[in-house]
Amino acid sequence: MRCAHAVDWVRAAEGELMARLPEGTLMQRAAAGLAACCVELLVGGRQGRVRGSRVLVLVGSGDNGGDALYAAARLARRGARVRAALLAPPERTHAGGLAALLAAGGRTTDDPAEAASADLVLDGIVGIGGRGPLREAALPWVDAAQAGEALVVAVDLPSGVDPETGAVPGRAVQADVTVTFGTHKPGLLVDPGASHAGVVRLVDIGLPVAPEAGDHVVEALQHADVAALLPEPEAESDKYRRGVVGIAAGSARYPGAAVLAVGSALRGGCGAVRYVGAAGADVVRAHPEALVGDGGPADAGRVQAWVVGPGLSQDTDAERAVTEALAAEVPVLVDADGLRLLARRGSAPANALLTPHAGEAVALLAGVGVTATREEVEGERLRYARMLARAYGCTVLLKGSTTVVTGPEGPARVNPTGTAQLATAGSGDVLAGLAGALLAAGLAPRDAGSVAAYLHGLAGRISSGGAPTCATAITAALPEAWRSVIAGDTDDGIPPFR
Ligand SMILES: NC(=O)C1=CN([C@@H]2O[C@H](COP(=O)(O)OP(=O)(O)OC[C@H]3O[C@@H](n4cnc5c(N)ncnc54)[C@H](OP(=O)(O)O)[C@@H]3O)[C@@H](O)[C@H]2O)[C@@H](O)CC1
Ligand SMILES: Nc1ncnc2c1ncn2[C@@H]1O[C@H](COP(=O)(O)OP(=O)(O)O)[C@@H](O)[C@H]1O
Ligand SMILES: [K+]
Repeated sequence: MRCAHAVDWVRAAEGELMARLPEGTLMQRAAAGLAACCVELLVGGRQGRVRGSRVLVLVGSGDNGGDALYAAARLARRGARVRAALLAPPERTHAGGLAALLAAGGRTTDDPAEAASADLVLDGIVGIGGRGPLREAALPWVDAAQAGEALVVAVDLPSGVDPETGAVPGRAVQADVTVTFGTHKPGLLVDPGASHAGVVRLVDIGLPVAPEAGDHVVEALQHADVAALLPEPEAESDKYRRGVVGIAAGSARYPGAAVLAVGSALRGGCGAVRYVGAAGADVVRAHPEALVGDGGPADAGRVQAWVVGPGLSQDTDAERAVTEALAAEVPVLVDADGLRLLARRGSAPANALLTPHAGEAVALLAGVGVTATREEVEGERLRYARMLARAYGCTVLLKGSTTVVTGPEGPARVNPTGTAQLATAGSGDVLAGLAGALLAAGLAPRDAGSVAAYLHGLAGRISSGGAPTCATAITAALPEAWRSVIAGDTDDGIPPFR
């Protein structure tokens, strides 16, 4: 599991550690890790070596600039041609770092063309002390760097990305690699910030960051975590013991949503799928193994979890389905039209899992008296997902480029496997059916939501392989995604990012 900690925690933990270590130790650890990563990138890059490579360092007013300068000094000592652009006045530039760079043969520069011709640009403009977008002085340098061929390496965080939220309020550095220190920062794991970070590398500087300590605010599951949560049939399992999921979805107008949700639920690890709604004939035709009933959730047999909402429309039958599913006293996943109906109530049972996209989140927020736009929700996903979880008193899975799953308390989970190829009609119905099956199999709402998002993202990648995919193909790829998780396919358990 990858964890991210809040900035205040990082500063406090660093403070405690620094009090026990000789002065400057942490910064030297950070700089050494950063330099090692740059060496690797330069050796693997177009020059094939460090000696003679052109490195430009963008240096802001704080310790982030200090890290960058000390790392650059290490590169200069190995023969790189290093130039430093000092963006803050001399009295606010890290003196020790600058002295080290100059002593190692580096020079300062005022010419942004240096950024355009560099092999590697280090962004040491601002780190966890950063607020707001890039400032004026940085823009010509960042523009030149991004237009050139250089690999852009962000120090701790891409400058312009909010460390706590991942919000990008204006211009920000677009990094190829981010080398972060001690722990991940929330803004590196959540879009839009995550999209600016490129590949994230973590340098251990000795902070006490074990997940078991529970000090983190954001976590991202990896293969091993998901494998440990997946339901598995036992010797004495039968279809009822494995859990039955009820699906109240689809309408005369949108029968496909029912077919898709049932299809993914059948691949979601529970024992049986019961369907109620107007699309029974289509569901049976597509999935003969589904148990199809007339009437609403109250008339269906026993289930261990409900999924209500995909393609349901908002008529009186739909309203009845939502009311009955919410009254069933089993975990209930509410999606799509179900969410619009739920917004009128302004609350949900504690064991509910709400799965809005940003537009539906806006409607849910309105239901509890909060006005926000879609863009605002997408700009600060952690904040709005948490706000919804608290207001409705249940677990919320906010869909989008970074899917966030959170309850009212505890760390938020962010999904690392997403791909924009998932943005295709019906893909949300697939997610709903899958998460519902996992709920019925006994996973808690937070686990069901985050495991479903993880598998859904992997299945999106597998079915796409770079080409457009569709909801049916994503469903078909779910078993392969599941197998890849239990096989621990990737070396360190992290699927490749974007
Ligand atoms: N503590 C430790 O032990 C360790 C810390 N480490 C490193 O230190 C980093 C944190 O350093 P830090 O606290 O000095 O803050 P930092 O991010 O450099 O910002 C400095 C100043 O920039 C300014 N500023 C704000 N926003 C801005 C913007 N958008 N654009 C431009 N400028 C902006 C603002 O000052 P202002 O100009 O607003 O007065 C702010 O005070 C951390 O990320 C890690 O790299 C590692 O070495 C490990 C050990
Ligand atoms: N840009 C994106 N990057 C990653 N995943 C995305 C992106 N856009 C949408 N998705 C995912 O695709 C799915 C779309 O769901 P939804 O909006 O409910 O679509 P539909 O209603 O058509 O089924 C969600 O799982 C969402 O997280
Ligand atoms: K930075």
